[in-house]
Amino acid sequence: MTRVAVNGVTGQMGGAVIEAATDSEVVVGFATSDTDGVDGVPVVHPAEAAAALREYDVDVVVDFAVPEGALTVAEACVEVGVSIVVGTTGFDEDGIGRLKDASEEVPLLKATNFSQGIQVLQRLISEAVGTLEDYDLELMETHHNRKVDAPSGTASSILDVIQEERDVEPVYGREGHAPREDDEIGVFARRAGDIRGEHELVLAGNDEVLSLSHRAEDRGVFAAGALDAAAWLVGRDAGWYAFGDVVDA
Ligand SMILES: NC(=O)c1ccc[n+]([C@@H]2O[C@H](COP(=O)([O-])OP(=O)(O)OC[C@H]3O[C@@H](n4cnc5c(N)ncnc54)[C@H](O)[C@@H]3O)[C@@H](O)[C@H]2O)c1
Ligand SMILES: O=C(O)C1=N[C@H](C(=O)O)CCC1
Repeated sequence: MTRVAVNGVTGQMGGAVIEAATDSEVVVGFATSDTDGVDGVPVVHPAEAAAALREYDVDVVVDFAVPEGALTVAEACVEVGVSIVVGTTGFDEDGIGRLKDASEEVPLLKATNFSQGIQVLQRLISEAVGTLEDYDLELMETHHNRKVDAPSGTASSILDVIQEERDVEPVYGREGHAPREDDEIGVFARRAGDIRGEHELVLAGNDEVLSLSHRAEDRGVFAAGALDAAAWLVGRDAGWYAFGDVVDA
């Protein structure tokens, strides 16, 4: 059974991973919270992650924390030689670079969204944007009112997919006198309630509108995908991997 450490274990996603871990065993968690355990899982401060990875004989870390916390634990994974699945979003370019450096030493799989539906949505978006070349594009994401980064990592990944097909200039909201330029894509982030995650791309032109959307109904979908990725990653060569590699396996 795969031995898993969860980074961000006291958070919303940490709890979802613990709940979803039926074919894996969560043996330890990392968090800055002032607690020594959650749901029977011992909690260790990230500064002590390397020692804990050794003590609990961890095979792989599943990370859903904050960027700086993910980087701290990734460095511990490099020190000990442990694989890591990175689900945290909101990294800056420097942070991505540090993760790339870690992936030269250990297997690292990063995904902004571990739902299979978003993987398919991104492939549909690539086809639609490549085909409907002159249609206006507008992107909206909606998440719970505790989300601290915007737009969502998923929305940023969708923008990356679109940029592969068309050179677009993101406009993050509009106000005042704001006529739409042809190469724009409006990007809007809504925060409300406990909405788990909704993404919609609108393609409008030629007297028609195409809407491609996805809605996550439970954090368990992300937790299950991350655990599948973790089991798939263990034992592979050091490198940078994507969730699409798991979905297509
Ligand atoms: N990739 C995906 O499929 C996916 C899905 C859901 C959420 N997320 C991302 O996961 C992250 C966490 O989301 P959440 O809703 O669980 O947030 P949360 O705020 O509920 O939990 C964050 C956790 O990180 C911990 N933490 C804070 N600082 C830390 C540090 N320095 N080191 C280690 N842990 C630290 C907190 O104690 C808490 O346990 C966010 O970046 C979110 O965007 C990704
Ligand atoms: O709940 C969150 O926070 C989520 N974050 C990821 C993102 O930023 O895209 C995935 C969806 C849920």
